[in-house]
Parts: sequence; structure tokens; C-alpha cells
Amino acid sequence: MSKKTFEELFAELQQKAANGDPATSRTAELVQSGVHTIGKKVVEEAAEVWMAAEYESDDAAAEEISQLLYHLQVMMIAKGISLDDVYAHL
Ligand SMILES: N=c1c2ncn([C@@H]3O[C@H](COP(=O)(O)OP(=O)(O)OP(=O)(O)O)[C@@H](O)[C@H]3O)c2ncn1[C@@H]1O[C@H](COP(=O)(O)O)[C@@H](O)[C@H]1O
Repeated sequence: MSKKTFEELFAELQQKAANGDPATSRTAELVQSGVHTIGKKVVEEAAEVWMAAEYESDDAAAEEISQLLYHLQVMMIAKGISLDDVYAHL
């Protein structure tokens, strides 16, 4: 299992969005597709978090939560929203 922090993933995804090949990087592909496509993935993953939390194991829920966090970060990058922009509201 790979381990990285929220901040480390965000830095990696910024690099992928800037320099990644959409043919090999899911992040570059999603950012190129745009906010509408990313938004649909955010909603899909949010629903999967809910279903897993209610009906599946904690490990399955954690995996779905990681996928939601990934797609939220991709949305932030597509919109040019920084971690500090979000942290300012926490
Ligand atoms: N953490 C993630 C991550 N979480 C989720 N996903 C993507 O989200 C998908 C999970 O959603 P689904 O189960 O809905 O998959 P799916 O139905 O096949 O997706 P669709 O193509 O149908 O939209 C995975 O198949 C990945 O494509 C991720 N893709 C990449 N990362 C990390 O992001 C970094 C950069 O990745 P690349 O941009 O691909 O190089 C690496 O560290 C990766 O580990």
C-alpha cells in the first residue's frame, strides 16, 4: 500500500496536471477533460463513500474516501484553487 499525505498528493497532482501525458496520467486526462467531467466523478465518488460507509467494511469506506479526496484535489487543480484557499475556510 502506498502512503502519502494529502499535501504530498496535491503536489504530485499539480506536477501531473502541468507536465503529465493524458495517455498515461489519469490526473492529466481528467484536468484536460474539464470541470464538468471532474464534477461528475466527485459526485459519483461521494455516493460511493456513502454506500460503503453504510453497507461495506471500514476498509472499503476508507478506499472510497481516498478516491473522493483524489477527485476533490483534481477539481481544485482544474480550477486553480490552492490548499491555502481551502484551508482558509476550515
Ligand atoms: N490516488 C489516486 C486515485 N484515486 C482514484 N483514482 C482514479 O479514480 C478511479 C476510481 O474511480 P472508479 O472506481 O470510479 O474507476 P472507473 O469507474 O474505472 O473510472 P472511470 O474511468 O469510469 O471514470 C481509479 O481507477 C483511478 O483512475 C486515482 N488516480 C490516481 N491517484 C494517484 O494520483 C497520482 C497520479 O496519478 P496519475 O495522474 O494517474 O499518474 C498517483 O500517485 C496515483 O496513485
